Amino acid sequence: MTALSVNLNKIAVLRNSRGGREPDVLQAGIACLDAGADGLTVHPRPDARHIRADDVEALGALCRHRAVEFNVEGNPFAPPRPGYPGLLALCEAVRPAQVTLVPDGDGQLTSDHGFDFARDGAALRPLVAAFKALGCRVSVFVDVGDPDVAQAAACGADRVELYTGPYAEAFAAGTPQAALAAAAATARLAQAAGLGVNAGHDLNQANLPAFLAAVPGVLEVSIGHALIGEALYAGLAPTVRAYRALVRAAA
Ligand SMILES: CC(=O)[C@@H](O)[C@H](O)COP(=O)(O)O
Ligand SMILES: NCC(=O)COP(=O)(O)O
Repeated sequence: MTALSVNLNKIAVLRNSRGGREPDVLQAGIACLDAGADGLTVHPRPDARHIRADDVEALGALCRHRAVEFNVEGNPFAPPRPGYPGLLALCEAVRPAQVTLVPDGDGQLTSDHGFDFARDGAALRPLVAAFKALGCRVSVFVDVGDPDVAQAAACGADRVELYTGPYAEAFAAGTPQAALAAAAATARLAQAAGLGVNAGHDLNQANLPAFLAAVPGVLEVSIGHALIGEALYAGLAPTVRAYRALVRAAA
């Protein structure tokens, strides 16, 4: 069965847009777990644009208390800076069940590519070992179609996460077949090398079923951007009704 990990980055985007605590990332995490999510994901970025170090600590404690997986994503090569201690230091403090290594540059709007093993493999190997020494399962973000995906195993990783952005785009354009076949082939290559397979980025309620039907043995999907947007749509009507009732009751 595929596990669902809910990515809470977008709750923190809203919170940070006003300062203060609302919407509360921890409360959102509790709601997701109460609703049956198998775990929580965050991707603290060095510019602290959404999830901050204190969120990682609070959510880590929640996941430990609830005995569910906490997945922390980030670039292991990004140096510490004020407000961001670096991915390894964060994980040393929080000890998430899983860390997902993602090769994002500083100014990136969002994640948009996997590792280049020919370039980064040698540097990744000791870092993967350092995260594993903390007790974290290590997953590595990879491009669908990467012929070198098995190199993740040589780096010591336990899993890969297939970057599903291009699949989501192809699905939206009505032409998902090639992307699905490529994702299935990459998953098989990884699995043949002994790696578990996760997937994520721009998955949503429309494109997820076809992906899981076509790609064998996906252990986990992490979903945030679309899920939070869909939650807004699903929650707007009852929330407006509740406010309307308050307004009417006061009249
Ligand atoms: C690693 C990955 O796929 C990303 O989806 C990421 O977690 C999203 O980050 P942002 O929420 O900052 O776009
Ligand atoms: N690893 C992918 C993730 O956590 C969520 O990506 P998205 O759904 O926000 O695009």
